[in-house]
Amino acid sequence: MVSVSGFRTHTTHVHDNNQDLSSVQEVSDSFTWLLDDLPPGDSSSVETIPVIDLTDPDIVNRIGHACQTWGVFQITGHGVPVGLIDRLELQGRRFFSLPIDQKLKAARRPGDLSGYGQAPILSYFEKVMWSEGFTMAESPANLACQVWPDDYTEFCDVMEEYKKEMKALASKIMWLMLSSLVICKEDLEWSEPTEELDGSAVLHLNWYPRCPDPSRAIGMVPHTDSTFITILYPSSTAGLQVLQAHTAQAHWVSVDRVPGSLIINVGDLLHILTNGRFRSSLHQALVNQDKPRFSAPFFFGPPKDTLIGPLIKLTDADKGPLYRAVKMDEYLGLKKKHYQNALNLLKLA
Ligand SMILES: O=C(O)CCC(=O)C(=O)O
Ligand SMILES: [Fe+2]
Repeated sequence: MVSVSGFRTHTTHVHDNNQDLSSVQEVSDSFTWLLDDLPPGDSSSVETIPVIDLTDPDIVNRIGHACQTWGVFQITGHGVPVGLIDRLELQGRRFFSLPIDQKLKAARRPGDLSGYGQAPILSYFEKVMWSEGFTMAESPANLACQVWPDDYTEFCDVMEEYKKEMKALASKIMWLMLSSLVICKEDLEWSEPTEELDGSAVLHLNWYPRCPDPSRAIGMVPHTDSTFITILYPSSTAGLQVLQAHTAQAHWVSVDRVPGSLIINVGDLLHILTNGRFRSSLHQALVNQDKPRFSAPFFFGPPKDTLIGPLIKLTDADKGPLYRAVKMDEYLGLKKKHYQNALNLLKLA
């Protein structure tokens, strides 16, 4: 397993970092990460993650192959209106460009998933990432009306519309992924055998302010996403890197986004559901010296109270299930406490 060294600790850190990063001139110690045992970055690599058109006649095989190798791929032909994506980015930028005191009116409260602040995974580390985020597990109206008492409906309307679009797309992609393993609707006991898969949906916005010294800071530490799949809108600014881990020499590959595409990541719960056939992908976000970066991941997972374990059809007679079943909330708790070791902790002997 790849780890971020020097900061491994079992204490949960409460960060009170309410600094306005856009005005910071120097990367202080609390932002300086030593990523010394990570595989080397590979900016000269000509490799790219798979690009798959959703209208490709061979879509099921192509998606299945991408999930079993990279665990991440770009999709084109997804049908999400460009205008909606533009409005999402516009509203996201509108939010993050507010003064810090105004954003803090929507601050994430202890124990909540929704709200403004640093990514929850950060509690594992002593250091702070060069980013801020806004998580929306349910309707953002309650939070947004604190920020813009007279003018929050436009923000909320766009977020709701985008989320609805993402949920339908996530369901479609999940079925394509599962079809490649000959899993059908009847095999998922927790979802109605309808077109739209039952599940939980969380929209998150990331903002990476310009950084005076990108070599010392990191926007988002290497991590795998926790739910079934993530649909990421990475915006046009570079920064996302994924670990190519399916060949002997693991290395980071910068994602060169095909205009208009969205990025799909396999998350840990899908890794468990497929008994390790699909691999959750390790990725990180770098920061830029000359411009800020926006990104918007949509996390799609199982219904809250559903136990997710390896599908019986995917457990081999000799090996059986590789992981014990877990509910999403329990898994998110494990991830917060054990970071990238969470998946290992569920491994059956
Ligand atoms: O900003 C990015 O490109 C990646 C963000 C990410 O991985 C996340 O929010 O989980
Ligand atoms: Fe992620």
